[in-house]
Amino acid sequence: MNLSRTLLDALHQHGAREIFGIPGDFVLAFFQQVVDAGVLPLYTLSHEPAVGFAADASARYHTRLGVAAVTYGAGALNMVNAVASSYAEKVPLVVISGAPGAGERQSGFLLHHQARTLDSQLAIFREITCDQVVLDDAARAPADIARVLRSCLTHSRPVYIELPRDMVDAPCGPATTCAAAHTDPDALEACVGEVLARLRAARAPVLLVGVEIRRFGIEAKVAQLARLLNMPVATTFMGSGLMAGCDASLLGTYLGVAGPAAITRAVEGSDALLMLGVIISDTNFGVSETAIDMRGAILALDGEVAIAHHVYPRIGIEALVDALIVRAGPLPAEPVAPEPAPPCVRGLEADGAPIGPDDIARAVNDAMFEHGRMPIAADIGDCLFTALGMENTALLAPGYYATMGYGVPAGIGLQAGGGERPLILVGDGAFQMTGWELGNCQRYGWDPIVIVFNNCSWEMLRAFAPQAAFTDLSDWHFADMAASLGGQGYRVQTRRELQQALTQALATRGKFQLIEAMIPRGVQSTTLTRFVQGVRRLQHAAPAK
Ligand SMILES: Cc1ncc(Cc2csc(CCOP(=O)(O)OP(=O)(O)O)c2C)c(N)n1
Ligand SMILES: [Mg+2]
Repeated sequence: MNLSRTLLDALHQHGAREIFGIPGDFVLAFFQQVVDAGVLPLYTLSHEPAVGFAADASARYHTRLGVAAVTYGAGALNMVNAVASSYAEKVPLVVISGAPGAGERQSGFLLHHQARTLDSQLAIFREITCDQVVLDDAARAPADIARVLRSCLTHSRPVYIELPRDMVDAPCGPATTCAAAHTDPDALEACVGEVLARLRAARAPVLLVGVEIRRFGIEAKVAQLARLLNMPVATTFMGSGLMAGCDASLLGTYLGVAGPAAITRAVEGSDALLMLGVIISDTNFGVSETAIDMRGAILALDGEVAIAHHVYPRIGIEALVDALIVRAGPLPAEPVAPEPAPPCVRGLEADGAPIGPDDIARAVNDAMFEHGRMPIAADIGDCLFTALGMENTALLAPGYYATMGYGVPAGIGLQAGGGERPLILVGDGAFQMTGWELGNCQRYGWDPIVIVFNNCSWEMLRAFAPQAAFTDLSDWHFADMAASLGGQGYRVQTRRELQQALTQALATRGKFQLIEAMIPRGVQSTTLTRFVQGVRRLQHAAPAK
């Protein structure tokens, strides 16, 4: 048994099921160990940001560890933005970076790929991971690996493992595991008692759910709790797509002034808002019509439960939900049951009219109604706002950290990890960043359907700065390039052509399908328009500094 095998066995024991990566000389020997061991399949991509996004997406979708393996310096530092996104969005991503061996560290040379010092990379990754280890001692390695992987799962945040290349084949003991943190039963009992008392005394209790209920695999349990309490449920912007397929009275996605008024009234008017796994971010609450009354709010996040102005520490969200389920019963309050969110609009007018983002939502909803739901990976741009008008299905998107470049690698990561065929939504600007990763599909047989919102513009920025001519982009004719990348391309100008291309793409398996939807510059989705109006309104309403 060597250290690489110990690490691979530990990754598998903790739930990882694949590795995404790009090799370099500092990690070549480890990549060979991965291939020889056959414990986890290795998928190589073309640019390290995509490696991080793909591993992130597999972790989100499959609710398990995602693994990204890269070389030291140029590789790992190329992936910083993707790892920062995983940190912000609470994704259990394991970063494995090759590194110089002990001998070369003493060589007296500045080593290639070195930034300031040989430890600069570790220092940088300390800022965007919740735990770190340098595997330079084989005797400690099994315990160190177990500690770091346990941290990754407990906190649902990235961790950093630096693997010096002279340690890859070092004799090493078998992988071990660390026990999960213990929850104090008395503290849990007290916390549950207070939560239920507040919900029972409330006039309008509402359940708002966020990303942690996915990260800890408790969506079905939360749906069960909502039924037991007879509470209406809304998702946050980041949590859109959560509880898809669960049996719960889902109001829809809370978007403040940018979303359906009934949901906004229910969430902002609640005197007992139970927030499970909700990140208190500007994208989730930045467009609130009225400030949410936090004195009545209950927030379970990051391993603690905050109630009004006091906190119960070390109470994991799953332990809380399990204990609530045991003691929950129908609440006395008549749940505020606003009219449910408007159903996702279907019925595309398949005519000769030009295409707008809302037409793409209709076309997708029609397709999902006919062919069944598909998981969606969305990039940042109007495509994400458009996705909010689509069927409630699994939606992967960095809605809070909001980095571009996520969509295509995320769809690849979702399918590589064993997911169904994904639908990828991406703008032309974001496609210019990482869309070329589609060229890797042919090697592995991945066949996502990709809709490129080609408005020849950084339109989301134009929405906030209409006079900014620098948001103009040229027309790259992406569909023409699909075949050379191993896929099939369709360039569509009208709603009829869009529907025909989507029908054809759905019927074609075995290679990626790229639908380049030409959207007139300046035409935005209803949701983005409302979001921008809401932000502007709130900015004007905000008291002058
Ligand atoms: C890595 C990174 N760099 C810049 C930016 C800033 C930005 C946010 S939205 C946007 C324009 C997106 O254009 P695209 O054509 O993809 O989509 P659409 O708006 O529908 O036309 C930019 C440049 C972000 N978020 N991430
Ligand atoms: Mg664009």
